[in-house]
Amino acid sequence: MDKIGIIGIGNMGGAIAHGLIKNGRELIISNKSPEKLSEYEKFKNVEIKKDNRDVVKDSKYIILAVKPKVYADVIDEVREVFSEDKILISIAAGFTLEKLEKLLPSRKIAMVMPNTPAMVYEGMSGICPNELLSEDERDEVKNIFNLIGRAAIISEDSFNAFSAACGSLPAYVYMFIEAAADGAVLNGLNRRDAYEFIAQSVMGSAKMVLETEKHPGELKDMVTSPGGTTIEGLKVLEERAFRGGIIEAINAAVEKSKNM
Ligand SMILES: NC(=O)C1=CN([C@@H]2O[C@H](COP(=O)(O)OP(=O)(O)OC[C@H]3O[C@@H](n4cnc5c(N)ncnc54)[C@H](O)[C@@H]3O)[C@@H](O)[C@H]2O)C=CC1
Ligand SMILES: O=C(O)[C@@H]1CCC=N1
Repeated sequence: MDKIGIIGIGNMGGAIAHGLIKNGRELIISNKSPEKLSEYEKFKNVEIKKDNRDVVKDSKYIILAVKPKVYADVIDEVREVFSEDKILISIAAGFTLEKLEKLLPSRKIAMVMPNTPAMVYEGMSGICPNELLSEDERDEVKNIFNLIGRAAIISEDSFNAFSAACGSLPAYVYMFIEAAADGAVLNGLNRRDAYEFIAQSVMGSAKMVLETEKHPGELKDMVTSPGGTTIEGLKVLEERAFRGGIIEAINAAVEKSKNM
């Protein structure tokens, strides 16, 4: 099986690495600060390299998981060894295929937007390959990201919307969990239990959307008893523009992607 390289083992690169390691894939990794690499020494299926170019030389699929501001520098550094058979997997917000193709002309490139739940195999990744990838290579990119959750091929013009809605979403959900726990603590539930019970409730609610295929509004209605407690909470959320706030948050993230 082809080796997968990961340059940059931070929050996202580390989450992908952990997911792939547990699935038995062979990885070659590098990171600017060597301390982050030491936790990977114990894995037999991971090779650690000091030089980013060695990651590229020995892998077929190379996931570039550094911050967008150093993308161009790292691509400059590895360009010479990035032969035509290799596939660059870009996960940076704000990097279009056009921008990437300027940095690495005539090369196979796939833009992918994963999210951090990849670490527990529950990631969601949107994939947008350029036309130089073969059918098998497109499938393999999808397979790689399917190992750490769900993956879907998406169109280039929906990539920013996907990034804002799915790449960033875990942060919004964690904020929601924290806020819900604050509300529960205010009313006497202990914090540790609150995080566990609320996280399970979020996971169960998401599973209902995926498994029942019912409209989210219908699922909401099933919870909301006439004259009951839930409708009191929903009324406050509507008054505080909960939906509008989320729509605007996703819109702001899309705008930022366009202007990075
Ligand atoms: N954090 C997230 O939830 C998501 C992040 N992304 C994308 O992933 C990329 C990385 O983001 P994070 O993991 O959050 O950042 P991070 O700062 O946690 O990780 C970046 C890693 O790259 C390393 N690095 C920096 N310069 C390097 C170089 N020249 N060579 C090798 N390694 C180098 C850093 O030491 C660090 O460990 C970004 O492009 C971001 O847009 C995409 C989806 C979700
Ligand atoms: O905040 C960011 O820019 C990255 C992209 C999506 C999630 N994290």
